[in-house]
Amino acid sequence: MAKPRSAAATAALRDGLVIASHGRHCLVETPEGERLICHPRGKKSQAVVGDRVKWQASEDEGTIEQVMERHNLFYRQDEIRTKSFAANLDHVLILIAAEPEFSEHQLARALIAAEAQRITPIIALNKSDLVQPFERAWARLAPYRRMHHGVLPLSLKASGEVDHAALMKLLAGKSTLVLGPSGAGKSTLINLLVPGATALTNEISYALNSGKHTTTSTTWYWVDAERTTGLIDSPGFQEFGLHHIEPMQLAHLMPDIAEHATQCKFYNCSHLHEPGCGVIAQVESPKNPDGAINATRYRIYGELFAELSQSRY
Ligand SMILES: Nc1nc2c(ncn2[C@@H]2O[C@H](COP(=O)(O)OP(=O)(O)OP(=O)(O)O)[C@@H](O)[C@H]2O)c(=O)[nH]1
Ligand SMILES: [Zn+2]
Repeated sequence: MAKPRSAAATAALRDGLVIASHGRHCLVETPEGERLICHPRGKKSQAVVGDRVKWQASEDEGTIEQVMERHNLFYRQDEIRTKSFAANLDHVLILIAAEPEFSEHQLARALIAAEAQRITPIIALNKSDLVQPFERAWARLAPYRRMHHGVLPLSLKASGEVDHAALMKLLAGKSTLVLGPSGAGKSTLINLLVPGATALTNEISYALNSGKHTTTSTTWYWVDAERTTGLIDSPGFQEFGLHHIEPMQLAHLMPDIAEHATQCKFYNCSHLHEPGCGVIAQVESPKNPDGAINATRYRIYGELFAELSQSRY
């Protein structure tokens, strides 16, 4: 339990932004741009990157007294644990590449998790210089190009300057979490927008781990000196548990399916077998070549529905 604070102590609370975390302690940045390590006072003040907090000085470190209300919290959850990526996001940028081949399941899961928290997802496909693999990946992304804000083609290594401009157009003034499978070019992207990011990460990780070099899980970077554009680097795209989502909620979180779920005969239609289902009627197949819903997307829906139903009991 948090101890009751006296009026004088409450007055001494200062504002901060959590820019990195390791275990239970985090690195907090003050409005003046100073950074210090803070510890949570109790379970309730456990903060994640992107949190706005009230903290109080204690010698050279600080104590987080309060986590301000979050607009959103992007997280994944499996049967055992919940893992928070970051809070108060405007965008989740999912970076995949022509090579290595991306998993559509992983992509679909990350998009659903973003949608569930009403965070705008942006998909970027890197390595357009690898012409044939890129064409194949671009074709696989057809259903995703029609959703959300489309797919942004990138060639981070070959045309950094052009990509820099295209990315900044989308990200300026916003807070964006960058996610992607290993090898897609996440480090390349972050270093393009935040020169020296790698060195900065090492510094932060060193500070947070009392002098030991281990990787910090999630890190916030400022893209501009004015500190208006935030970029958050986080690992953990591989295992994207959606345990926190109700199976019956799933269709609403997949825009291409949601669009046709309004046409179903039954209000509680699962879109798996019901007669008069507006979704099933639109699934593309040899018999229904004009169907608006991509067959792979519908298969992913069915598989996720089964997974989420099973894990509940
Ligand atoms: N052909 C090509 N290669 C690229 C491009 N962008 C990045 N790469 C290469 O792809 C590889 C992976 O890039 P990274 O930025 O290290 O990828 P990452 O996603 O951070 O990967 P991890 O460190 O494994 O998480 C590197 O060898 C890059 O040089 C691109 O636009 N085209
Ligand atoms: Zn239906």
